[in-house]
Amino acid sequence: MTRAHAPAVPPVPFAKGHGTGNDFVILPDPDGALPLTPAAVAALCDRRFGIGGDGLLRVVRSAAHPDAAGHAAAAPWFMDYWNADGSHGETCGNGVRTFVRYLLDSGLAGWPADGPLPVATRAGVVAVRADGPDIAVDMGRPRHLGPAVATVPGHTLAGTVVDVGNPHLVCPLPPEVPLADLDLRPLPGYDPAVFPRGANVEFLAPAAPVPGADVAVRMRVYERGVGETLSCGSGACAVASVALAGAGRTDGVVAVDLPGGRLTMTLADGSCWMSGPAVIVATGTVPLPAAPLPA
Ligand SMILES: N[C@H](CCC[C@H](N)C(=O)O)C(=O)O
Repeated sequence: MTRAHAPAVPPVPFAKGHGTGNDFVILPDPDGALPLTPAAVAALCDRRFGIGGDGLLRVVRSAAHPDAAGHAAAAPWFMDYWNADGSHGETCGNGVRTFVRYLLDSGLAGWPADGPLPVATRAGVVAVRADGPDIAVDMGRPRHLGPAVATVPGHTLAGTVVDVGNPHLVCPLPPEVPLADLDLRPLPGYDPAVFPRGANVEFLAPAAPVPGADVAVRMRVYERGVGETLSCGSGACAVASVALAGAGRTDGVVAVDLPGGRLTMTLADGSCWMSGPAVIVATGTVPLPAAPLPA
């Protein structure tokens, strides 16, 4: 059976970048003119038939996008974030750092002389600043919303519902459950009544002490709309807040080791500054897929 294949849109510029191995297709589209659809995003993020990525960042002026027009005065640029499955996420911590790295490298923006660079997201405007060779984002203090349970093959694990602008379920592992042993291939189970919009599910365990950090943890994550990723910035914020609570603290510095690298969280005064690397690895042009994914 032949599948209807509409003609592809002429090639458009793209970049590929990542933050601690959480990787993104970046589409510059200042005027919001590209006909992005969930199917096109999924095709671009497909690791065999497309460029490949955990998500897609459209680089669009806030004034040119209905989801960010209200932020135009506060933040000229909107990170239009899409998960690899074509769904939207309200925010993306690694994505914001990668987005800003692209703005800087492409000359679309520079560091303001008088303070942080504001970036609009669907979860609101975040402040971004340079941190040596890295980039730091204030994701806002994660909000703990009560207990919940996650199930993965062979384990039922208690956790905490955490709002970072997007939804998280953070499960500290009991000592007898090694982080490396968790099977995160299937979507972890959780109560859909608690997470009507789905959830990013994180699992954490203690790590060896890190100089300069009050708490050090290791984590893995199953991301909503993606699957297991090497890193999740908003998830690391959620994990850091739960790890501090477990140490009887609300503020402090938390070193979070993820499979893709380390993120350093500083929670204080209602902020959660997440600091880490952001790299642009390639640029090019790509036809916007108008055809559905291959069967
Ligand atoms: N999958 C997430 C969005 C991306 C989060 C993650 N990549 C990050 O760095 O925060 C969600 O649907 O809420």
